[in-house]
Amino acid sequence: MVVKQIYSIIEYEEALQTIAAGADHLGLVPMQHGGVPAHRVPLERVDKIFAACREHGVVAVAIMLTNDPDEMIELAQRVKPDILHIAGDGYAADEAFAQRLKEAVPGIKLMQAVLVDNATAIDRAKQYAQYCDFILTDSGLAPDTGIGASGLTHDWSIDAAIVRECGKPVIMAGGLGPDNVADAIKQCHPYGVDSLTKTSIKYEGGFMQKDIALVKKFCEEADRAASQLA
Ligand SMILES: O=C(O)c1ccccc1NCC(=O)[C@H](O)[C@H](O)COP(=O)(O)O
Repeated sequence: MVVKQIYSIIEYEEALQTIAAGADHLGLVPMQHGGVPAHRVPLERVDKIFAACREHGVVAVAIMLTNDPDEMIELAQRVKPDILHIAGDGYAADEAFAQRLKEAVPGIKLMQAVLVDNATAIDRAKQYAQYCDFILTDSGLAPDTGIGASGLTHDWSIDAAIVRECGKPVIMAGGLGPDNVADAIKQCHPYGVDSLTKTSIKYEGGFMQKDIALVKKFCEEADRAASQLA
């Protein structure tokens, strides 16, 4: 079994279709100071999408692209995701933040993005794994928009080492799509795989929507690879 995490959900109908296509985790950007403006979701719509996740047994993930920990805690209290994903360009979770978050929102899990730029990512992942529940390995770091959403792959031998050594569930991201997700799973044995760019249709101005046929293919390819491993 491998978890399929799909970003970046913007519309309610799109959320329902992505769930029906096989996603296990739905990720979105709640309205905040950070991230691609066109991807930010108004909080009332986040409530509706997360309620649909709960109804269908899908894990609701909220990404934090702000660099302000107070704003992250406030947003977590407001939208109550199952997982808070931190990926800003200037702030990473530390032990004190993890403790504060869990006191503020009991039961919430914390996921820290690790920029896989070179082998030092392994030590960073091991450090975060001491107090985070999930590690997300990703590519691309942009000012203001944070780690990820680049559509680029990176050196998967580093992800494989992180999976082996960090001791926490690892979700692989960065340029994954129906064409390469099976290879990623076979090479790295992650807990989960994530896709944004290669399962979306992108429009001018940063707008995008999920390509549901590609989401379905991504989930099928991931499941097939995981069942072959099992
Ligand atoms: O979801 C977003 O809009 C977003 C914006 C900026 C940085 C990260 C973002 N999402 C986080 C994710 O986990 C992506 O799914 C992940 O980076 C994979 O992206 P891609 O390489 O485009 O598949």
